[in-house]
Amino acid sequence: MKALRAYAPASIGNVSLGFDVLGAALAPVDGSRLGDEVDIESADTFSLNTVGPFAHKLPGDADSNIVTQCYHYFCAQMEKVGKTTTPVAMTLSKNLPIGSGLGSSASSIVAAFVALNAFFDYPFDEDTLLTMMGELEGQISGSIHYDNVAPCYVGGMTLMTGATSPVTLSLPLVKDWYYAICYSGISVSTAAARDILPKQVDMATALTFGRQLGVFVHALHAGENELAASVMKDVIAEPYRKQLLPGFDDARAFSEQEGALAFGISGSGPTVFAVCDSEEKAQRIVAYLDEHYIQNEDGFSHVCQIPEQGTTVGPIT
Ligand SMILES: Nc1ncnc2c1ncn2[C@@H]1O[C@H](COP(=O)(O)OP(=O)(O)OP(=O)(O)O)[C@@H](O)[C@H]1O
Ligand SMILES: N[C@@H](CCO)C(=O)O
Repeated sequence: MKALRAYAPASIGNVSLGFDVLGAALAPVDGSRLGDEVDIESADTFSLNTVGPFAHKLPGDADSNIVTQCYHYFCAQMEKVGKTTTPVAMTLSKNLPIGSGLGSSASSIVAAFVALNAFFDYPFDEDTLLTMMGELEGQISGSIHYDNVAPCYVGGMTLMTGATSPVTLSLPLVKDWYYAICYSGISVSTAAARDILPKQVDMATALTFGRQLGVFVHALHAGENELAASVMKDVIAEPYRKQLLPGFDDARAFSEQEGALAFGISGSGPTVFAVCDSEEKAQRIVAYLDEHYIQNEDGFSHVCQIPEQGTTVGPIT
């Protein structure tokens, strides 16, 4: 009997300078996995089982789980293109904390769609699947944004186009950048963290946002890493969201003092990240964040790099 497992990595939404349009996948340098997994196999009726360290924080009923909603949405899209589906049993290993800023719902959504697409012999191409992923992410967070689902699915650092094809572009990676990431342990709802943002931005902010993004993309393509890091500043969300994050200003001050190239909120927080040009600097910042930024026993930190590969799927061995 066919049984498959999909693994979908955590991700940084926004990467400070690209609100809703820039994202990056994450892989701990110690080789550990940081992301949700979805197993799928044939069954007589649909079922979803949830396991893993954060399963107890999920909604109690399987119908409210985004993975169940992905299954129903996938079946409806299959029907639209004249293809049939069969019932499946799915198991979600919920390894990412909910409301963490690590793209937790995106990780479940991407793993679910990649598992379903592989199980039913790849009926949908990358852009179609990404559009479906964005739709489901929008249902959960109140607005469609691809900056978690895209890097989670395709890997690397991705820039959203606003078009249906291609949905996303991959940017060059800086091989010697290390990301010190720390989840504080508290939960911040993405929808709530979007609600506190102003609905309009002023002209000066719009010009800074556009200039930073243009310079960043140029600098990555030109291999001018210092220039790229110099514009990693959030003028859209951080000024409003940092009040939700105890210890944020101190964490930034320490990271800058240790020589971090940039520091910011991952997605809608509370996870923060510091970009460093050596693994040693990132380890020193992680040690500080472990002691001072983590608020409770759910918190954790890692030194990560951005992996070229996103979600993987294969037989369960
Ligand atoms: N498999 C799932 N994974 C995560 N959240 C889920 C899942 N299924 C249902 N939910 C619900 O979706 C909502 C997700 O909220 P939100 O978008 O704030 O979190 P998130 O995606 O975990 O955040 P982040 O992107 O910051 O990690 C929560 O209400 C949660 O209970
Ligand atoms: N771009 C989204 C990411 C949420 O994880 C936001 O900042 O609201």
